[in-house]
Formats: sequence, C-alpha cells, structure tokens
Amino acid sequence: MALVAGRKTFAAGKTLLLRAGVWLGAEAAARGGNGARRFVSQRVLVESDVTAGIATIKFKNPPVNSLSLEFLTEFIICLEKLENDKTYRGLILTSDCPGIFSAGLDLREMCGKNLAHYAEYWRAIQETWLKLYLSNMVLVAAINGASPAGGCLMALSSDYRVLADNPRYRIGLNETLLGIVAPFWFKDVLVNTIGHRAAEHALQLGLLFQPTEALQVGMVDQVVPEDQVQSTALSVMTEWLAIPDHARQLTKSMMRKATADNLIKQREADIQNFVSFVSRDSIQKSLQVYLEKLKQKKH
Ligand SMILES: CC/C=C\C/C=C/C(=O)SCCNC(=O)CCNC(=O)[C@H](O)C(C)(C)COP(=O)(O)OP(=O)(O)OC[C@H]1O[C@@H](n2cnc3c(N)ncnc32)[C@H](O)[C@@H]1OP(=O)(O)O
Repeated sequence: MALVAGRKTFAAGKTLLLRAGVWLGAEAAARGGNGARRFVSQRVLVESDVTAGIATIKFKNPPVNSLSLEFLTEFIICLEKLENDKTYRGLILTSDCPGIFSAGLDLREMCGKNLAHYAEYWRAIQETWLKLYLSNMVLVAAINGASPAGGCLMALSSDYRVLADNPRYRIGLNETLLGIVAPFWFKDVLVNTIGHRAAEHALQLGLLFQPTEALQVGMVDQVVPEDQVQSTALSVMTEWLAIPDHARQLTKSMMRKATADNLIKQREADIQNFVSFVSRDSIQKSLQVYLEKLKQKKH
C-alpha cells in the first residue's frame, strides 16, 4: 500500500520512486498497546498517537537537518502515508537534532552536480512544499532550533508555528545572503504570512529573525520557553482539532489553493528556471564560497 502511495507521489520522478522503494524496504514499524505507533526510517522519525489522531514527524538528518534528496524522499513518503491514513487529523513537525529545526536546502545538492540532478532535486523540493502546504491535516510546527530558508519555508507552510525562545534560533528567508533569489512561491508564502511590505523588507535583506522579532513581524504565532515547545504545540493542536474537519479543510483550501496553483500551473518552467539559475558559473561560485565560509566558521 505504501509503495502505491509512493508511486502516485513520484509519477514524474523515476529515480525518486526507486529510492522510495529502498527506504520502504528498510522501514520498521512498531505498535504499542496504548495506541502509540512509531515508524522508523533513517532520516525521518514518525511517532503517532492513534487515539488522539496526532502524528509527530521529527527530522533526523544530522548535523543540521539539511533537505538532502534522500531526506526529502523519506519525508514525502511519510507525509503521503499519514495523509492517506484517515486515522491522522493532525501533524506536528519538529526536529530530533538539538538546536536546529532545519538548515534548509542542502547546498551540496546544488553544487557541482549535473543538470538532471538539479531538476530531480527541485522537483522533490516542490513536491515537499505542495504536500505540506495543501495537507488536509492540521500542521503545527514546533520549531526547536534555527530555521533558515527552506527550513523556514517548512514552518511557514504549517498552519501554526510555535518557536522556542532562544536567540540562536533565527528564522527567515536568507537567500540573498547566499547570492541567490528565493523562488516566487517561497515569496508568496512569506507574503501570505507577514504581508507584502514586511516580506519585501525581509527578502531583500535576507533577514533572519530572532524569536521576539519573528513574533512581532508575524512569522511565528507563539514564542515559548524551549522546554514547552512540544507541549504548547500539542495543546494548540487539540484546539484546532476541535473544529469540524470538513469546514476547516475547505477553509484552508480556500485560503491556500491560489498560491499552490500558481506553482502547479508552471511546475516544469519553475524546474527549468531553477536548473538554469543554479548551474550558472556565478551562482555555483557564490554557493561554494558560502559553503566554504560555513566550514571555516569552526576554525
Ligand atoms: C535558486 C534559489 C533556490 C532555492 C532557495 C534556497 C533555499 C535554501 O534553503 S538555501 C540554504 C540556506 N541555508 C542556510 O543559509 C543555512 C546555513 N547553515 C547555517 O547557518 C548553520 O549551519 C546553522 C545555523 C544551520 C547551524 O549552525 P551550527 O550548529 O554552528 O552548524 P555548522 O554551521 O557548523 O554546520 C555543520 C555542518 O553542516 C553543514 N551545513 C550547514 N548548513 C548546510 C546546508 N544548508 N547544506 C549543506 N550543508 C550544510 C556545514 O557546512 C557543516 O559542515 P562540516 O561539518 O562538513 O563543516
């Protein structure tokens, strides 16, 4: 059943389908007698409370939960499985890596690879976002670490964001600092969340907001002490799940469909755009310099 789901997801990406198959073969699932279930894959940990209808996905791709192609492949399959299983009405996204929610796109997937790889990678990024943004489940992001760029996008695609109060946990779309440009649909999601003027300001300067600033600008909905992030996410979830599903889902779709359709109608062009942008010599150079700076930070 899971493989069928995977096939549907990756109809347009044969390599991803193959990778998904490998992952499914390695998957282990355990059921407890108390309604708790736990799916284990290498990079994505899924815990669920069947009785409450709530699943929690923990990103587990150390050191920084970068969105590598392998991570995305596992993540997409998990999302699809949960979406298709009517047991689950709510999903909490959080991290298993201390101090990092997600470092965003994996820069190594965007450097020194061939055009076909860039296209495959970008399709997986698009697919991940569409799955998150259009999910019928209530999505709550329990942001327990830094979340730049693609990490921020995942949080913004949730219905509610709870951020741990730690000044090191900055969140934002910092693409310009890398010498690259946030895709139009990243921008659309940010505009939908914080409004046009604040988004323009944040995007041009590549701002990474500390928790209080993020709350002020509306990028997150709540900032709480670090040890209360999960419990707050759970109580927010309970509140949201009290709303009848059909009414909430139709309302969510009404609010989000136009933004998602904007990408869906030009998905192939968006892939081509990414491929030609990222493969430019100047962009490759910028990304390599940025990666090098990250590596040298330690020394
Ligand atoms: C054309 C436009 C298309 C797309 C839009 C792009 C969207 C993106 O998401 S681009 C990615 C943007 N992400 C970032 O700018 C984050 C960069 N990373 C950091 O700022 C920090 O690593 C951190 C705050 C997330 C964590 O800091 P810290 O705990 O101090 O860890 P390190 O910096 O020492 O990093 C450890 C290790 O991870 C490597 N790394 C970090 N981020 C990435 C990444 N995004 N992709 C790949 N690898 C990453 C870093 O180089 C270190 O590697 P080594 O241990 O080998 O040195």
